[in-house]
Amino acid sequence: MNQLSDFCLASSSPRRVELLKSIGLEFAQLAADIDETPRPSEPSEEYVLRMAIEKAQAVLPKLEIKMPVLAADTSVILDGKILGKPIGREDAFSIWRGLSGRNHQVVSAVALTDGQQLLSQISVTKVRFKVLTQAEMEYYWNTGEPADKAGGYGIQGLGGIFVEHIEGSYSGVVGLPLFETCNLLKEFKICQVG
Ligand SMILES: Cc1cn([C@H]2C[C@H](O)[C@@H](COP(=O)(O)OP(=O)(O)OP(=O)(O)O)O2)c(=O)[nH]c1=O
Repeated sequence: MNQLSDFCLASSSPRRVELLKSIGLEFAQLAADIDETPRPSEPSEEYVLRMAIEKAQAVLPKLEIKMPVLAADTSVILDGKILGKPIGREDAFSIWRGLSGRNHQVVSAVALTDGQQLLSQISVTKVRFKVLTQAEMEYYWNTGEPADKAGGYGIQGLGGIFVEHIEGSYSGVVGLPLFETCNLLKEFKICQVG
């Protein structure tokens, strides 16, 4: 644990680490291990927000050196249904058949807490996919890229060629909406930009 860090990122996601580093922030990192099962009929935005908050709250008591904890969660939402990471090949293909040629939403939430104050924000981005062919799905699955990503794709990688259009936050789709994240960090006087 870095004593000079201003905050801790409660995440195992290399994408979140890269995005935070890209805006020049230094931070410690400790992954959160929580139950990510949605509650019955839980609205998608409530679920994503709850996940981000629970990740931050789970890591806070585990820190040897006390500092604020930042966490995030990202889900792909199609027709109100929460799509997480594919559990295998068949699941990925079924997700992609649903996304093919249509709009879906990517909901990302960020939460920041020091145990006394808890701040959170949500980012919703509309994404339109091209019509996917069976050959594209086969090829994409075999790259290994889809496995650990919500909705089974990475806009920042090969999955980007399936994306016709987005309306919202690119960083939010990748997993950490930078505008909202910086807003929270500014409240804690951590992000001094702007
Ligand atoms: C839609 C999309 C998701 N993703 C990734 C971001 C997240 O890492 C992942 C969604 O899963 P999350 O459960 O939000 O995060 P995680 O398990 O990867 O990491 P942690 O909980 O430890 O912070 O999907 C992309 O990388 N690109 C994309 O285009």
